[in-house]
Order: sequence, then C-alpha cells, then structure tokens
Amino acid sequence: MKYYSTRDAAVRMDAAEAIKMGLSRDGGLLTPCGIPQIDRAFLESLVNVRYQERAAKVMGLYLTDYTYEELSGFAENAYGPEKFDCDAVAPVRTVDETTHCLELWHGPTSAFKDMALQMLPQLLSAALRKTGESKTVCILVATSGDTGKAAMEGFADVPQTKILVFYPKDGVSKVQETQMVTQDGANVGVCAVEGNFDDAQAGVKRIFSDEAIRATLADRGYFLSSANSINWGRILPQVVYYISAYCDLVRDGKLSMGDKVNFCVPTGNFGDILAAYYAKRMGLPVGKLICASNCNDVLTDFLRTGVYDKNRPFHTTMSPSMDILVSSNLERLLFDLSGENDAEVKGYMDALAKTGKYEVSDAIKAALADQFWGGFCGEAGTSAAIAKYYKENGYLIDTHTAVAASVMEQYRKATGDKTVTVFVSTASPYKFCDHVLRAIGETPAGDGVELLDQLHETTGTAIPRRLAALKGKARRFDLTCEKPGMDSVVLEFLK
Ligand SMILES: N[C@@H](CCOP(=O)(O)O)C(=O)O
Repeated sequence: MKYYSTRDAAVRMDAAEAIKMGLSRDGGLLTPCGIPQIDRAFLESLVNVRYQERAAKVMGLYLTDYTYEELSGFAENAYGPEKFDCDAVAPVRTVDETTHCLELWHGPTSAFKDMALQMLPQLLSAALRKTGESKTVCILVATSGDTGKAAMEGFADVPQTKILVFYPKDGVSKVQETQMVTQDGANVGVCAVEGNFDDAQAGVKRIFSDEAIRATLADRGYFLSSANSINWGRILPQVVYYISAYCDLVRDGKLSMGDKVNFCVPTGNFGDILAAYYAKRMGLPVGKLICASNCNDVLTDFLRTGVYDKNRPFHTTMSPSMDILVSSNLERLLFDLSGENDAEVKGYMDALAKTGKYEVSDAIKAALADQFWGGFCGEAGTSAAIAKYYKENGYLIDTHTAVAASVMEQYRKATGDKTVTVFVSTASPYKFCDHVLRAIGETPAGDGVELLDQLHETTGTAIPRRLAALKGKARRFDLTCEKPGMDSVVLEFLK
C-alpha cells in the first residue's frame, strides 16, 4: 500500500516513509492510495479475539511494509495491563438497548489519544529503521489538552526521538496542564503559547514548511515530524476501535452481524470521526456518523451547508480539547469525497488560508448529507448531559463525552432514527473535575488535582492511577511564548 498527498496525488511513498514524515512537504495530508475492504468473514474472525489481535489485523491491511509479527508485538506493548487499566482496552458500555458508550480513556493519560499514541512511537521507531534514517526525529505537537500529554507519555525516552509540545495558555484544563508540565523524560519539552489552539496548530504547520528551519535542523542532525492526527500513524490505530466496538456488540448479542450502527463522536480536529469514516468505507456496517461539536460549531455549519467558515469568535469552553476552528483532518475527508481530486482539495485549502472560508462542490455536499449529521451543544447543555447520565444511569461522563451524548439526543429527536448508536467517550471525567462536580450539583473545594479526591468521594468512582500520582508531583516546565516566538523555542530546544 502506497501513500499520497491530499494536495499532490503524484507524491508516492510507503507507510513507513509517510509515518516518518508526518505531513507532506506540500502541506497536504498523507493518505492511503485506496481503502482496503473488509467482509463479513473478516469481521467474524475478529469477534472472539482480544483487542491486540484486532489491532494487528486491521492495521496490517494498511501497513503492508510492516510484518504481522511486528504489528502484533507493537499491539501487545501498546495495550498491555501495565498501560491500560482494563483488559478489554476499549470497552463498550451499554446504557440501554439501543445506546452504548465506547470508553477510550483507560490508557496511561486517561484520554482517547492513548489508543494511537501508545502505538505511534513504535510505528515511528520501526519506520526510522526501515528507512535507514540516522537523524533524530523531533516530534512537534499542537494540543488543546489531550494529545500533548499522550504524545509526551508515548515518546518519553524513546531513542532517536525528541518531542516538543505547544499548548494554548489558559486553553486547557488544570489537570491537563499539570499532566504536561510534570512529564518525565530526558527528551521532552512543553511550552504554553499566548493564543488559542488554532494559533498553536498554525504555528506548528508553519514551522514544518519552513525550509530555512528544516535546513538548520538538518545541519544539527534533526528532522521534524508530527504526532497530531495529521500523521497517518495517528489515524489508523483509531480505525481499529470502531471495528472493535462493532465486534464487541456482535459478541455480546447487542447486534447481529451485518446490522448497522451509528457512531456519535465528540469532534475537534476531525481525526476521530475520520477514523470512523474510514471504518465505514472499509465495509463496517455503519449508518450515520454524528459529528458533535461544542459551541465552536464550525463543523455543524459546514455539515449543514457545505460552507466552511472559520471567521467567527473562538470560544474557550469546558470541553477544551474540542476548542478548534480549523479541523485539520477534514482535508482527508474532502480528498476522499472528491474522488481523490488533489487540485480541488488544494483549492479549498488555499481559500481557507487566504479568506478563512471555502464552499465545497454540490457532489461533496450531497455525500456529506448522506453520511454525516452535525450538531453542537453549548455549556449549559454539556452540564445538563453530565447531570442526566449521572442521575439517571449512575454513569459519570466527562465534558467532551457529554457533548456527544447531548448531540446524539438532538439527532434522534430531529430524525427519529432508531438505529443502535454508540457515542464515544474520549476522556476520563477526572481530567475535568471542576466542571463535572458543578454539573452534578457539588461546589468544587479547590482546583486542578486537588479536586480528584472530592470527585471520588462524591461519586464513588475510581481515580485513574496516573492522575492520582500527579498529586505533589513537581512542575518541570514553565515556558511561555508569543505566537511568532514558536520558531525560536524549537531552535532553542534542538540546539
Ligand atoms: N483535541 C486535540 C487537538 C489536537 O488534535 P489531534 O487529534 O490532531 O492531535 C488535543 O487534545 O490536543
């Protein structure tokens, strides 16, 4: 399987090269040339096997320059009991007969990003070997809260790698910030940016395409790559859990093989819901893909009108990981829906860069309407969903999951669709204790990690082990920069 760029389909490379590069030189996203198809027999073969085996089999369809033995070993390392607090890895929890929740936060940093970021460092290390690379790779990350910590945890002390994370100052939760600034590892760095996530992401992309910076770093023995979902090595491990959830529902008698299921995904950078889209394109029986946003509702408007317009206020919300107005992975979706038309996609992206806005073709609008449904939920609705699930189901969910739960209800009301629906739970409620406590009627007595015990004592739920260990952990990083200063931070980090 070869990979090409969404902005230049003439570019061709193996998976190892694509994972190593992270982003194509032309600014496009590296994407598989063709989507492998799975059939009923393939799905049946996964029903009664462990998550690790499902992961190796699904990823093997795309990573044809990696052996099954390699992928299977990586999956064992990534998803073992020393990393995940649950044997099922990504368990599906039943809420009622037609509603299930896919819990993706049982990994070391309590967010869904672990599902890919426990895998990506292994894929990348193998890619360095396979391509005979002698330079050290520096992973640059922009985060709105969860990716940064998960990437640092995955890459900490991995040989031939360094990792530098930029997060929006005042744009992540206190627990998320504490997780990042206390990270262990000799090869890690983190810096707050005076701006929002879009500023941090734009800065990272600008540095990637700056030839002068690349040349300077090459002289020093470094090259840059990404651990954001612009890297294909981030998306692919995420495809696995949609297929796995389907297999669990069949195994547990909640679905018959071949029945359709909807997925409702809390969405920011569009990587997670894109993974669900790829699972559907591969042949997984999926009905609607429900895209849930917080009050940064650019995707809701886009899915309803075909006009993407980021010229609107940026809101800082209680679901910070979704505080995004430029959703990078939409580009891969547009590439697929346009029939891999690189020129068309490049046109949309150029317009976005110039005017902050583009309108897709009628053909793409029709495909979006057929496959997706978009909705958003504001702050009051998010709190109400947390309270409802806790009081009615005894189920404690975080602020991002609550957005998905609320939008799923909106979808059902608007359409009357009775299809079995899985909403995706992307983070532990313990990462957002203050908002979760308030939503269930408590007054937070403190801030950040001080609230872990209060949430535990109020709800009787378990504090994730690694979050509990943050209490009293010393801060290692205290760096802040202005937006234009990100370049200097990179050059200083890689001196
Ligand atoms: N929600 C993210 C933002 C970056 O998204 P990614 O999936 O491209 O890494 C975060 O938590 O940082």
